[in-house]
Amino acid sequence: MAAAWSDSTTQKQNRPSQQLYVPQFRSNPNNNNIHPSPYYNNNRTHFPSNDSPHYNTFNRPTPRPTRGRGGYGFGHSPAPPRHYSRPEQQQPRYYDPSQNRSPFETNGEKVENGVVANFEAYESIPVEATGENVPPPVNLFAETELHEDLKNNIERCKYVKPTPVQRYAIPIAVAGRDLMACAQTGSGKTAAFCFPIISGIMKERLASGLLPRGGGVDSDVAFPTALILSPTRELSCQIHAEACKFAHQTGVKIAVVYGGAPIGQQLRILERGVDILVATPGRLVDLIERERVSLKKIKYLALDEADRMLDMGFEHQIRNIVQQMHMPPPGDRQTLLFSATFPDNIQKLASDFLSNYVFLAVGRVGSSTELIVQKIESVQDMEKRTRLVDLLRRNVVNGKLALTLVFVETKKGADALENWLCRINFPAIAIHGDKVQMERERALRSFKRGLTPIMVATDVASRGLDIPHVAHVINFDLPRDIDDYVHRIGRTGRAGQSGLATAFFSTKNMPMAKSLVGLLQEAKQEVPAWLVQYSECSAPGGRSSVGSQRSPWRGNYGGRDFRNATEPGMVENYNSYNSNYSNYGDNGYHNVPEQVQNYNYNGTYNNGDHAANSYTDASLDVTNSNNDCSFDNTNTVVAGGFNYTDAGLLEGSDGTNGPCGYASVVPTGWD
Ligand SMILES: Nc1ncnc2c1ncn2[C@@H]1O[C@H](COP(=O)(O)OP(=O)(O)OP(=O)(O)O)[C@@H](O)[C@H]1O
Repeated sequence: MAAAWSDSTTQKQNRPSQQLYVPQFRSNPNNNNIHPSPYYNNNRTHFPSNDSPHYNTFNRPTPRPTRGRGGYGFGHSPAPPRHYSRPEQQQPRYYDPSQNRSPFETNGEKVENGVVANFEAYESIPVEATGENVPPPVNLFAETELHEDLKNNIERCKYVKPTPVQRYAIPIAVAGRDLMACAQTGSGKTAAFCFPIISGIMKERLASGLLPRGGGVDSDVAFPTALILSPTRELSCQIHAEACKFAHQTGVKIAVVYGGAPIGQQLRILERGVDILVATPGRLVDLIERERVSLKKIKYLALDEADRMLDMGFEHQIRNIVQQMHMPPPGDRQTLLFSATFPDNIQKLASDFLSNYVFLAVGRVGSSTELIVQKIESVQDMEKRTRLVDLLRRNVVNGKLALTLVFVETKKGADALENWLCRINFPAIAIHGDKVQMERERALRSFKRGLTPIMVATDVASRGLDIPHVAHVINFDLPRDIDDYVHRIGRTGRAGQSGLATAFFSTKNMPMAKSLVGLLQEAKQEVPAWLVQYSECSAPGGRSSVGSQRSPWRGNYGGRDFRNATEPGMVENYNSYNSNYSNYGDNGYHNVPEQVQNYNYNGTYNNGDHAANSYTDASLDVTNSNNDCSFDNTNTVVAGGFNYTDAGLLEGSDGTNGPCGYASVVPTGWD
């Protein structure tokens, strides 16, 4: 007989506990809110000291001549010897229902490693819920009208209390209302949209007298009742795993489809029927075009990372899916939009998809959690690597390295940094949109398990990923968008745990200075005096959920429903946001030619991850194949007034051309 979840959890708790590492920044004995740490086996590696013969920043290794697709074992030249085990032999962590395991067997790390979600930390955050007749919040899951079987599963997940976003969002969604919800990273948004959908499907089935065995399918076409869209493959897999856990033994069938994975396998799963389809947009469009999925019976639509899904890279495709592919219109379906950031212009766009919706903001829209200690270091570009090593060395205690996520701007940069770190014996692995899906998953798995405790990533890993124990996020290259910064640092300090985020700030990040200062002040972080000085003399930049100028925002409180923009005191901000945004349309660098020159000089800044950004400077090298077009689901870059399509990316990573010649089905970093 299969063990009950609670049993398996108990067994895991009885295992000998692992030695915990306390990062230096959290080693205050009075701090009860400490990250348990990643575990790096001292027997398997050593970390270089300054004296180490391996460590010489002036003697850089030649990067491996792969274009990112090779990864370990596939490159044209042998990878340098590594002193740590590789992830090849590891089992997938994602819950795969076909393997018929208890979900807790794959998602038990939180309990196993002693992490207890500490959502009390979010209790004091002010909440704003606006709209007509907003249903009141609940304090306990028991008070919700969720289906009883689902409540049992919630208990098995050891979710004792709803998080603030869940307290408000669940009653609103259960009442059938459309919702646009904004809450800080790591605060439990996934469950907030999954619970009402799963419960709704269970209740409808009960009411219609159908067997609790779900899955709409008719002559090879799947008719899901719910569609959950997310921007990346990894995030879709994660949402799928979570949803499967919540829907365990309820009869609700959940499937995930995403680019870069063999479509045949996904088709076979769809043939068995599906109630909730989790998808990335590109693969979904492909399946709809092949007439293997129909959206005619959709009753629930959820967009996770909704602002990303509706920004310049995805909007066209999402509109196509939601408005042109037979999905019932707003009012006939329920729409739930969630993110930690929600710029006003995106709220406006999103309102097209909603009907009489409630706007919910837990904390201010786009704010970062105070649980993350944020440090900004002034660096010259040339010294970034040395400074990185200093930070990494500080993350090592008793030979164990804390899980560290290092964000860089480009795919080429990610490969180069991974390669270099490995050469100096820091166990690193890169993840970016040029890697084939298998490599991406392997990298993530290896990182999650602490086998490779440093992951070098582009923005492909910046949103939504819930990786337990990430102790330190390092912005080796700062993003150009403050909202991206918020999401990146949000990979640590999750579920009420503390975390550390360090950013390297060089002169080319000047446009971010103002937004950063505002964000740091709001999150009660130390603000370096030099950064304040920069912010005072820098041009506004760094698009954000409240506009590019963070400093004058409205204190520590206030989500912002753009519909209320005519409120006294809000008009000014709102207008100023719009004008700043139009600057951002030119990537915010329109007025700072020296920034552009810098990028050209360094040869590292191309179209970056924001492939759909409009660059007024046509001299930027948008054809450079090293760019991570991660955000560009259509692979179309607008540069210097003409459209550029990266033909090299039109081929699927499995070697097949996208069906029907649709660029939109091409797997990219975000799909
Ligand atoms: N009520 C709860 N009790 C305990 N743990 C919870 C609860 N709700 C969610 N969690 C856990 O909190 C963690 C963060 O949740 P989740 O990934 O949904 O955050 P998020 O708000 O979607 O973050 P992001 O903005 O980065 O996408 C997960 O590990 C999840 O299992």
